Amino acid sequence: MESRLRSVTEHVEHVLALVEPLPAVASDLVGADGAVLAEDLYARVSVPPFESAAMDGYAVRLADLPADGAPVTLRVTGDVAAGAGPAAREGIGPGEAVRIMTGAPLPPGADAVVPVEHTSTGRFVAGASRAESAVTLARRPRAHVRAAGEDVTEGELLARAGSVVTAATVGALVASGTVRVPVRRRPLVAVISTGAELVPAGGGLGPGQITDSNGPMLAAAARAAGADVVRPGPVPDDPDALRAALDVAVRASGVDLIVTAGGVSAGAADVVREVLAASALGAGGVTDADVATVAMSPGKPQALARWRGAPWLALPGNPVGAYASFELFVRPAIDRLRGLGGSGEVLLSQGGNAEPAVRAQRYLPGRAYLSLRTATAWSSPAGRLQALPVRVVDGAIEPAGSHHSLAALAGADGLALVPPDVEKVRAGDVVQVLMLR
Ligand SMILES: Nc1nc2c(c(=O)[nH]1)N[C@H]1C(S)=C(S)[C@@H](COP(=O)(O)OP(=O)(O)OC[C@H]3O[C@@H](n4cnc5c(N)ncnc54)[C@H](O)[C@@H]3O)O[C@H]1N2
Ligand code: MOO
Repeated sequence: MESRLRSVTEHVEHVLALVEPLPAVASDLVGADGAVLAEDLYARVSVPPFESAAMDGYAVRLADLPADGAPVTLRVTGDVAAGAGPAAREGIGPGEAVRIMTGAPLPPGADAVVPVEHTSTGRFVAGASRAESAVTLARRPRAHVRAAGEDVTEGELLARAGSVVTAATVGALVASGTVRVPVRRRPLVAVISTGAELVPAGGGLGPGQITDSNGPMLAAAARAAGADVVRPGPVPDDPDALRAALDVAVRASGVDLIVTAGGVSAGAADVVREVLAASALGAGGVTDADVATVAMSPGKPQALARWRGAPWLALPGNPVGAYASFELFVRPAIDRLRGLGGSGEVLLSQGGNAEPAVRAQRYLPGRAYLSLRTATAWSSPAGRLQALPVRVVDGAIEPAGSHHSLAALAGADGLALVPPDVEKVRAGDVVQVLMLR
């Protein structure tokens, strides 16, 4: 008889309790995109630092322009390009105008810019210097002047601790004077496949052998989630070989997280179970071993532990189960190591069996969860959260194939997450979908 199943939410809680955010390191902001900030960051200086022209045209004194919009002819006394220093900013007096380019500092005395296309000049010729000595123009509804600090104000909060440095964050922070940023170190994850039947990719297959697809698949998933990866393995169903691979991961590579796939269920050769069980007898480097039957499908057999202190998530070997386990358990662990409040929080807020299938749309670091309508009906195992590969067709979802099919997963746009208390998904129901692309 099967004992009580652990809910997915509860297992995520155990996973999150196993890992801590990595220490912060100082990094050059240029090139820090993708990293997670360890502190709130504020603008050091205002952008623009000075009052400037928002249009190519003429800097003028509003007092010189009739309020009724009648045209007036002004003397053109100078030329201010973007980047102009103080010498080019003598200022303008009554009846004067200065040719000015977008982004150039407004000359003292000027308080408006009239775009060139609304003046007698009509247009400026690129590369040509000032030809006109007078210009006729009229008051415009807008002043086209950017105030100092209009874009970014000194002291303004630009990015929060726990957020990913994006291209836009880099832009705002660089513009406002930041050079180095405190970010979390990128996690290093070991991915170890187990199974006597496994041959590394590209190797010839003998009778009963298959290619290790979980190793490369989970490594790719870990990299996409923001980690670096080492792969000591695959290892055969031999506890000493697994222990040796775990030692390579922890002692030689110093990994922050170990992920194994396979060997975790009830088979006679299930090597992960064997290593975890030996620890109960006081042998080896395992602590905090926690073998669980989780209420999900696929991906029911799971285990957590530490190997010489390093957190270890043991996933089942079935490839779709391994992948679903990655999204539901490994990604939250990597997010936490990276310092993100992350995908785990959604699952925690899912609240177990009582939650309805309909959920608000939300976006999370790395993955979007969408509530989508189903185009077809399917069944889901009682008492288990179903993670079913689905395609999105015309805004509605349909199964991409069997829940155990790697081909279905490869063609899927997302994993539909059907709550444990739903046994029949009907056409037209709304289901939460973890989007994969
Ligand atoms: N008596 C029971 N048998 C099984 C149970 C159970 O509760 N009682 N659970 C089943 C479920 S559900 C799953 S999932 C699997 C998980 O078993 P393991 O984690 O021990 O995985 P393996 O036995 O090592 O492999 C399962 C399956 O996946 C293939 N596999 C394994 N690793 C890879 C890899 N790296 N690349 C590609 N394919 C891999 C393997 O060949 C097997 O076909 O246990 C059920 N059994
Ligand atoms: O938990 Mo398993 O992945 O259903 O076959």
